[in-house]
Amino acid sequence: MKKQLERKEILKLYLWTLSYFKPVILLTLFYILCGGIMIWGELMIPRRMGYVIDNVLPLKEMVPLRNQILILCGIVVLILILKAIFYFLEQIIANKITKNQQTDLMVKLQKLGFSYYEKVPTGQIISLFENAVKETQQTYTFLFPQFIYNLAKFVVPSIVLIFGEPIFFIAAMIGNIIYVFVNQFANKKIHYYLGVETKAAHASQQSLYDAIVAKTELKAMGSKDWFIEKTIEDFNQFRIPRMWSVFWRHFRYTTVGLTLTISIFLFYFYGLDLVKSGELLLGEFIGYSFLMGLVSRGFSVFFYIIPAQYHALNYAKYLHDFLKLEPDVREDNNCLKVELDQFDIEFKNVSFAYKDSQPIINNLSLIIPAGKKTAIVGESGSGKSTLLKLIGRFYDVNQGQILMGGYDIKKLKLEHLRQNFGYVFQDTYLFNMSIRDNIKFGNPDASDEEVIKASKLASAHQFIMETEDGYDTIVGEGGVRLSGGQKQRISIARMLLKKPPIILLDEATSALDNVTEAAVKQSLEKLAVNKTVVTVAHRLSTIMDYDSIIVLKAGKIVEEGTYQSLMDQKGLFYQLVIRGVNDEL
Ligand SMILES: Nc1ncnc2c1ncn2[C@@H]1O[C@H](COP(=O)(O)OP(=O)(O)OP(=O)(O)O)[C@@H](O)[C@H]1O
Repeated sequence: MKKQLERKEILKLYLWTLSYFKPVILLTLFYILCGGIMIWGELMIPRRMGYVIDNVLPLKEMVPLRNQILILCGIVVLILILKAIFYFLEQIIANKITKNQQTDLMVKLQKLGFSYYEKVPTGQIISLFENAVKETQQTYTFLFPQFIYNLAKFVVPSIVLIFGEPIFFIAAMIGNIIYVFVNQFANKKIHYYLGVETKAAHASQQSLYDAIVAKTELKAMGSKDWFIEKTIEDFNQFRIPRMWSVFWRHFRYTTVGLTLTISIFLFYFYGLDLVKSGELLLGEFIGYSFLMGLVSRGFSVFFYIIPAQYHALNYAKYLHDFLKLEPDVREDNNCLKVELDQFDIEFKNVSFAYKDSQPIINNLSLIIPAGKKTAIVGESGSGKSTLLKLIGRFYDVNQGQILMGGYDIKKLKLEHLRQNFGYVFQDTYLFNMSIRDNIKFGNPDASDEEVIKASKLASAHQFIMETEDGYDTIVGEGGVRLSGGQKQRISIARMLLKKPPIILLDEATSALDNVTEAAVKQSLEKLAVNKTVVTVAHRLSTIMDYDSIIVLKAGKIVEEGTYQSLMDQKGLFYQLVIRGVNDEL
């Protein structure tokens, strides 16, 4: 039962893998045509040679012999030209398919919600793009074309042998059948070790990723040696099964030679007897010997191609499963294609919990008016950042509704919804590109002048000009060459360049010193006129002039008002302010 199910899965996966040929079907058909003519040519050569030996040579005349040699040379040249076209087409098809597959993966990667990245380690995602695509690619560059090519190269001469001299076919098949048994045994071993190898490859890749990403922690904690040992152990887990899978593949390869010898021996034993008794002409015998070679070798090639295909399918499964993942946050099929012109935000009895966790937001109702500045404050873990993420639909609410400009955000096209936001997070990721490109990411059409203007407003221009190449300075992976405060200012410039009607700031200035923070705040204030601003703030002195302050506790609003009114209440907000002042002292 289990085996049956596995087979079904293999077939399904194989068909899925082959479905990538669809967009390049015309090229593929041309490719198959070239292959077909090549095989026809390869089969013509032995037949023609047999004809020359039996019918032309005995004439002892130069002209017919020369004509035959010219025909043979013509066939060989045709095969060579077709071979060049064949391999060129193979590369074009494979490249196009790989490009399509990588595009599908990238699109899916973008569509998947935060919850996917929280669940799946980054190393595993990188491995998917690296290993899984590369190994699956083998199907297009080599395995499938070779399978079809060799199938034709086996079936056509087999038919000629069966109808011409069936005993020769039986001789070829005896060697092949012995090979099947030996191969089956070797294959079981290979499948087993390949399965272990695939899993171990992912684990070792993850270890390598951890070693690179956590380099600071490893050095700081003095656990470098422990980690090296662990990583080497992970790599060994990969190496040993790989060694065994290679051994069994070589073992199988050796048995090809052995079984081929058995078939050839039987062929000569019986064939030479036929020639001696005059039942077979020498030329025919030589022609058959070519076909024998094709039937014997052609057959064994499958036993190389099939396990290699199985190996590639192991990886294709990762791609298939990944591409079939459903994002948590999905666009409604009948979503409204409206461009918003009202930017008030309303939470209506919203409840939310991260997967497998306690409720974080509890039946919360709130109106954030358009064009006003609203701050969200509360103790650590009270759900402030979560609230911002819900506004941007990074997660979907479990209960209730979030409305924007009167529309349920679930009903809006994601692109239309998110184009209205400018986010600045506490942790900013910068791409390993120039500072200019990192800022332009907010609005790729912006001019250099606009980039500089946004940088000046974000108090970033001065430090950018002090870097080695100014706006062309490459910031390193994640922006490692910049300080936390510098990264934050670039992120603010990026957001300012986008000129969104809604600005969401999640402790956006937490890494700045007081003077820079005041300058950035001033710029933001100038720009934020008539914009909806929602700020998660820890430094409560920065939100004194806000229109409204929401105080959260365990995902519920416990206080709401202006800075002064909340201070007068002497409730939780008041305590937070006093605690904050004490902490700063
Ligand atoms: N992706 C996640 N998966 C599971 N739980 C999460 C996730 N993100 C946050 N949480 C949990 O949700 C709760 C609220 O987190 P959130 O980041 O919204 O709080 P916060 O008020 O912004 O905290 P802080 O002030 O410390 O930034 C916390 O208990 C946190 O552990």
